[in-house]
Amino acid sequence: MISRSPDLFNFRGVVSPRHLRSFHHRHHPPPPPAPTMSDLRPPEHQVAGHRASADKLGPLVDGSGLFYKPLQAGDRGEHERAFYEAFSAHAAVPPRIRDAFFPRFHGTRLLPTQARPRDPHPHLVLDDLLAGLRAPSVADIKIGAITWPPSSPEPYVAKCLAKDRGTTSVLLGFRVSGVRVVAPGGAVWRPERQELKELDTAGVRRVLRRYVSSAPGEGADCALAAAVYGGEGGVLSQLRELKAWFEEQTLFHFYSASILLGYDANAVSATGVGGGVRVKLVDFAHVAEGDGVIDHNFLGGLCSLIKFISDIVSEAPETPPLAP
Ligand SMILES: O=P(O)(O)O[C@@H]1[C@@H](OP(=O)(O)O)[C@H](OP(=O)(O)O)[C@H](O)[C@H](OP(=O)(O)O)[C@H]1OP(=O)(O)O
Ligand SMILES: Nc1ncnc2c1ncn2[C@@H]1O[C@H](COP(=O)(O)OP(=O)(O)O)[C@@H](O)[C@H]1O
Repeated sequence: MISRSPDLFNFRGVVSPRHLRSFHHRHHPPPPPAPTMSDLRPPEHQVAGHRASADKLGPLVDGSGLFYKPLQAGDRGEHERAFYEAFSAHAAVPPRIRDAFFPRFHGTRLLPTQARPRDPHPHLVLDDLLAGLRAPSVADIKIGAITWPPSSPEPYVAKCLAKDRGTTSVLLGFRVSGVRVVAPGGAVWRPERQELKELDTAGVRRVLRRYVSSAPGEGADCALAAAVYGGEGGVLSQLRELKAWFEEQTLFHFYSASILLGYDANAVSATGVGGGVRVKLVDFAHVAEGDGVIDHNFLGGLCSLIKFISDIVSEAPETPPLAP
C-alpha cells in the first residue's frame, strides 16, 4: 500500500496539496509487487538504531535495492513520514542536494513482520543506501550537540541530555553511533554499541582512523584515508558540499539525524580508484521546522566532523602514484 501522511509540517505553504499530488504522479511510479515475509530480512549492514527481531520492529530489506523502515510508535513515525513527503516535494530544496545526500522516498507500504505476523505494519520505503556495495564499510555518525527538538517533553529532553553529555555529542557536536569495517580478507571489525558510547575525543579519532585502515584487528594504518576521505568524490568533498547547503538552508533543523558513511572495502584501493564512497543523511524522526533560522546545531557538528576527518587526511600516508 502506498499512502500519504497528514501534513504534520506546515513549511510555510511551500508544498501545496496540488504540488504534492503532481509530484507523486511524476516521482512515484507504480510500486513493485509487495514483498512477502520470507523475502524480508534485517539488513546485514545496519550499524545503529532499532533492530528487527522476533519481538521488535526494525528495518528490513529484500535485496531489491529498497530499505523498509517501520513507522515508529507514537507520532514519531508519522512525523518522519511527513518530513519525507514535504522534503521530497519541496521546491526550495536543490535537486542535487536531495539526490546526492538523501535516500529517495517511495511512499509507505504495509508489510508483515516477524514481530507482528498477523498485523501488517506501515513502513517507509526508501532507497537502500548501501545497495551495490559488495563489502560495505559503514559508519553512522549522529550530528549535533543537541539531539532533541525544542518542543520535546521534559522527560525526553532529560533522557537525550544524559546521552549527549555522556557521549561526545556535547563536546564535539557529534557522536559515532555505529561502525563496521571490512578488512581486505573479509574480516569485519564492529565495536559494541556500549563501547562506542564510552568513547572520548581520542577514541573518536581512533575509530575514524580505523574506518579507513586496511590492517585487520585494532591497527590503524589509515592506508585508505586518501582514497575514502580525501580526493575527488571522497567523504571530505561531499561533506563540504553538504556544509555549503547547511550554511544557507533555513527550512529544517535536523535534530538527531545521522550522517551515514559507506564505501566498498572490496572495490576501494589505496590508489583512490573506485570504492563507491557514500555520504548520506538518515533518521528524520526528530526534524523540526527551520523557521528561517540556520540549523546551527547540525552545522556546528558537521564543521567539527570535517575538521576531524581533514586532520586524518593530512596526517595519513600520501596516495601512491598510479602505475604508468
Ligand atoms: O530507545 P533507546 O533508549 O534505545 O534509544 C535510541 C537510541 O539508542 P541508544 O540507546 O542511544 O543506543 C538510538 O541511538 P542510535 O541511533 O542507536 O545511536 C536512537 O537515538 C533512537 O532515537 P531515534 O531513533 O532517533 O528516535 C533512540 O530512541 P529514543 O531515545 O529516541 O526513544
Ligand atoms: N536508507 C537506508 N539505507 C541503508 N541503510 C540504512 C538506511 N537508513 C538507515 N539505515 C541503517 O539503519 C540504521 C538505523 O537507521 P535510523 O533511521 O537511524 O533508525 P532509528 O530511527 O531506529 O535510529 C542506520 O545506522 C543505518 O545502518
